[in-house]
Amino acid sequence: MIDLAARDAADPLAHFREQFALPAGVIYLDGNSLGALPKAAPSRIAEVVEREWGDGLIASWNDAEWVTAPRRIGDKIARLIGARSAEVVACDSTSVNIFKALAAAVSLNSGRKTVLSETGNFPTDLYMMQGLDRLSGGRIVAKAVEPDAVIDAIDADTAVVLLTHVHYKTGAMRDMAATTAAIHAKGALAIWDLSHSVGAMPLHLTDAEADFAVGCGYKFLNGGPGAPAFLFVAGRHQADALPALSGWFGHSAPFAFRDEYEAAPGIERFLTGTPPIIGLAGLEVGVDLMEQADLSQIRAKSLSLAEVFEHGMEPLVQRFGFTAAGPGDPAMRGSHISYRHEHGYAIMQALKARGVIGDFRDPDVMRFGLTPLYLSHADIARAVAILAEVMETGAWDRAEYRVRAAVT
Ligand SMILES: Cc1ncc(COP(=O)(O)O)c(C=O)c1O
Ligand SMILES: Nc1c(O)cccc1C(=O)C[C@H](N)C(=O)O
Repeated sequence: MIDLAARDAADPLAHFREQFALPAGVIYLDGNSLGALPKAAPSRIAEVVEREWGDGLIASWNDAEWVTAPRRIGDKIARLIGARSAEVVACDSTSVNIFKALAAAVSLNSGRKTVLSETGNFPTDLYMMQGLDRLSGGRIVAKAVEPDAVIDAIDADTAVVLLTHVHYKTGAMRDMAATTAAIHAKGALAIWDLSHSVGAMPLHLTDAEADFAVGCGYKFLNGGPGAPAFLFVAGRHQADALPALSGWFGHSAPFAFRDEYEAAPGIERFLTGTPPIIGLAGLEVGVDLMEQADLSQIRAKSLSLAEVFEHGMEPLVQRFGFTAAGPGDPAMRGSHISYRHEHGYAIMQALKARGVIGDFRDPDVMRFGLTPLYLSHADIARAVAILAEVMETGAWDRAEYRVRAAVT
């Protein structure tokens, strides 16, 4: 028996729960898709809108330090991912940043033409590779192989390998340092998609000698729906990596308004257009909150929550036909836990109707995000108890729970 009360009483992160506005009666297990609302966000966003925009008008680009926000927030994110100052900017979407990183990496490794990833990666990663392939008229070739075959598939033509650190469906986590070393040993560069890792565990990009990385602002960073993403470019590459999306905010002197593009000297060259200030304000609240937490404690609690979840699932797995979708060893997973079930979609709708919010990924994966800042061990045990009840009563088996929503 796991002593839930003892674990919650000893939880050094328990006080963070108070910093989030979560609806009563909800157990929110989808923070790996859209993080919860920090209580400080509405007033900060209102301040940006009413005072900085309303009163300050255009002067706020200087006076309220809007113009430096991508770099300022980037530096804070750098501390969360084990990178250095001036290696990260908060900007654009993860999808756009993937494109920027791919194009820059290929230009750095220009004797080679393949961009390689794994089948089943998050679709936007693969789609961005395919778009670059089309745009280049085949000069750059997008290729995806089975996850276990990636390293073997790197050959003398492979310019860059794009991998997701924690898999969005299964939660499977790659060894960043060992994988980067293997990629480098074969002469390719490594881009890491940290969307499901940042804010969920300590990360060490510098130590791992990663070349590029991207990640979402709206998942474990709690930056709000559509929050700007981030882009990491290792300092050693910045001078030689020319941005393909050479927008004016990445110019060395944007307000000189010259006809000719000249890239800014550092990480700022990876900015494109005008920063979305309201979105960045929400992101900064989430990042500031995350900076107050110890990432080792976050990881330890995530593993502890996963243990409670798996322990609760043990009697349900065989009886109701669930199978674990991710690695059996929790150390090899990120901060969500997934199970396959042929009626997974309907079961998830039944859970949502009872206040347990997870999500579903085709064809049969039920995902449960374990966010250490606002979940307790008791929450997890309660969620599994509700799942048990839904299965025992057959309450999931209703026509309305089979109707697919636009966003699952
Ligand atoms: C691994 C991964 N990469 C990228 C994205 C997408 O990024 P965006 O839609 O913000 O561009 C997501 C989630 O949507 C994701 O899970
Ligand atoms: N970005 C999302 C959205 O706009 C709507 C719904 C979900 C998302 C997601 O982030 C999905 C997420 N990346 C996933 O892992 O499935």
